[in-house]
Amino acid sequence: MDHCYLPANFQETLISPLPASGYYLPNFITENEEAYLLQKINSAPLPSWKNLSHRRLQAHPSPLSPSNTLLAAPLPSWLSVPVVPRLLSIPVDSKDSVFCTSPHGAPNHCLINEYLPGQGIHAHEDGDAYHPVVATVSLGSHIVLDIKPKKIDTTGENPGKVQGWRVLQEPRSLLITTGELYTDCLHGISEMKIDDDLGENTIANWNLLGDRAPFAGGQAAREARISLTFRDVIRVKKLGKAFGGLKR
Ligand SMILES: O=C(O)CCC(=O)C(=O)O
Ligand SMILES: [Fe+2]
Repeated sequence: MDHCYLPANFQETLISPLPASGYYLPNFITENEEAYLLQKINSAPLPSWKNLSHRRLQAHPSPLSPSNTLLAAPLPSWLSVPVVPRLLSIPVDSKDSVFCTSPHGAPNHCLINEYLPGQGIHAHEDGDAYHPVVATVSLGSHIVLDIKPKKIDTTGENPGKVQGWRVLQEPRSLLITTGELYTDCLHGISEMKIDDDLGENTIANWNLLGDRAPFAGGQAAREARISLTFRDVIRVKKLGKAFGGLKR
């Protein structure tokens, strides 16, 4: 079976335990599309990858400049065609799409991260270079994203205790983080080879998973996982302008 599932309204995919504005959609791309994307990514020449200590990444169409500016260029079509039109076709509340209020109305940038089992990314926020929406498509393996608020709550029943959430991302799923989840929370991936303590009470999107069976025993060994993180970079410069204009 090779099909993708699109909801009539994104509200159906809201991860309700999160502090608003996290959406999870399993089977967003098909197995054929996943295989095609993995083949394209894995056959990229080695210099396309930037090696970091605990993962490696590709930036498309190019890395941002030190002033967080993107040189205007389209996303490569092998990357945008299976994802972007579908992403923009899902209505969110009464709006057309989750990118409809972003400066360019669509993602113009994609960071591709690769994590081998045992690799992860420290807790961080994505910052103000981007409009506050990230659309992440997972390929190859599940992973657990850890989310926690930036500010520690000093009131309530357990003052000082940080309440966090775990989001299980299945291969071929889509995760959207926006709103408070983007602006007020940190996200990271722990450096584990096996995710454990998986279940209804510990995974915020448990009820939205496409197939709980692989995780029903509470544990799942990670394999190589690739994430496609689509965003709208706010500052874009045309090449002509960057070089003071090329017209004579
Ligand atoms: O791989 C992921 O799902 C998260 C990546 C991430 O947080 C980032 O690229 O900023
Ligand atoms: Fe991030």
